[in-house]
Amino acid sequence: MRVGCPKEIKNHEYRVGLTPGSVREYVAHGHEVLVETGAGAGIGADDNAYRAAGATIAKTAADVFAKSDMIVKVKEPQPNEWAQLREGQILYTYLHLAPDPEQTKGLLASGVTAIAYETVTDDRGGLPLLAPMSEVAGRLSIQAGATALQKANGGRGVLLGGVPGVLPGKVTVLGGGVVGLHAARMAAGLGADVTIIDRSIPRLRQLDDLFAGRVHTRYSTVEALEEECFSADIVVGAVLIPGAAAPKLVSREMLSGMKKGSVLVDVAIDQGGCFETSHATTHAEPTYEVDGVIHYCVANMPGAVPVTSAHALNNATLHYGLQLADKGLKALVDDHHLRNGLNVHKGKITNRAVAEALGYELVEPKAVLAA
Ligand SMILES: NC(=O)C1=CN([C@@H]2O[C@H](COP(=O)(O)OP(=O)(O)OC[C@H]3O[C@@H](n4cnc5c(N)ncnc54)[C@H](O)[C@@H]3O)[C@@H](O)[C@H]2O)C=CC1
Ligand SMILES: CC(=O)C(=O)O
Ligand SMILES: [Mg+2]
Repeated sequence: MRVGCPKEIKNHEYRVGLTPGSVREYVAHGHEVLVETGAGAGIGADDNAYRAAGATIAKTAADVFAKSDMIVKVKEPQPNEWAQLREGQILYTYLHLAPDPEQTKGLLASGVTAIAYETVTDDRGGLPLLAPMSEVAGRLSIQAGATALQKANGGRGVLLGGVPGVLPGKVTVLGGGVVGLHAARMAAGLGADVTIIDRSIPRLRQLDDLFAGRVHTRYSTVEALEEECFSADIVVGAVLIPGAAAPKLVSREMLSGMKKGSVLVDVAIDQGGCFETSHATTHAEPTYEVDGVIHYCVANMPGAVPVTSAHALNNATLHYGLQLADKGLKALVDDHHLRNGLNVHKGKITNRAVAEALGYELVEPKAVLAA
């Protein structure tokens, strides 16, 4: 198969779908790899590094889209990218379709077979291709929140760790999954007073064990949300219902109860966000203010640390990428975890949460692959 990797074009997105190390693996499996010139510049991998790994360098993205059987990317395709996709081609990347009706229409119209990293599953109930970027975004959320909390950046001017004789800042984390765990670790490491809220009691038990009293846990009720958000300096939004639009846990009305200059970091923004007042921002202009509360809502946070992120992402995506290259659609038939990643195929929606969120008919992946 010919596998193509275009340069990412989203605002300040420096990750790349295939590192030179991954290219070597595809080539070793007998595949041709076509990489757009400059695709790896953000991680310090120049065209020669890709040539040395066995890739052919394409002069334009159009060349990559036109000539490849499978496109491996990082971010959801942008409008001029989805216009270049076609039936019979596989797209392997993050999609986040539930909050994005326009992209969904574009992918359906193209006829492409689109596999979303974020809905591929594993035997332990996890999302193995989302997890590494959730680790990065969770850790980054505290750096971003702490920076926004500084007075010159519009924040209330609190140092998260405090100092001897002065209390630390307070961080509330909504959702104790992968993002939440890593946010809590960073916040606790800086000396902040940290509380994680989740609706899964087994998960709260695990977190309580793990942090051994260093982090507080609370079951998710409106009362708990209000108390923990009203007293927080930073609230990290990290809830997820896989594939679906994020539940809005913090309403506009609740903002009036929050401290002026406190910071909301809505990591869940790629699924639409869990604060009513969130809208996606970019690394170029990451924050805005509503009712005195600073909002940070960057939908591609890991793009800010591409050297770490691209390698972590490739570690996770390589296995299934090779299966797809080796077997084509049969890889989806053979493995139900990879099949859970199938969101769109030949103009049909094949993911239940996406179909429900956007009002499309669901066509079961097994049925559509057999057709
Ligand atoms: N903005 C960005 O750059 C990035 C965003 N993300 C996003 O971050 C979000 C979280 O991802 P993960 O931590 O990997 O998900 P996860 O599935 O590991 O954790 C989600 C947690 O939310 C909890 N939850 C769900 N509904 C809840 C509710 N109503 N109240 C309290 N807790 C609730 C679940 O029990 C679970 O523990 C996702 O939307 C993901 O796409 C991930 C990476 C990068
Ligand atoms: C998960 C995701 O959307 C990202 O890493 O940008
Ligand atoms: Mg995202």
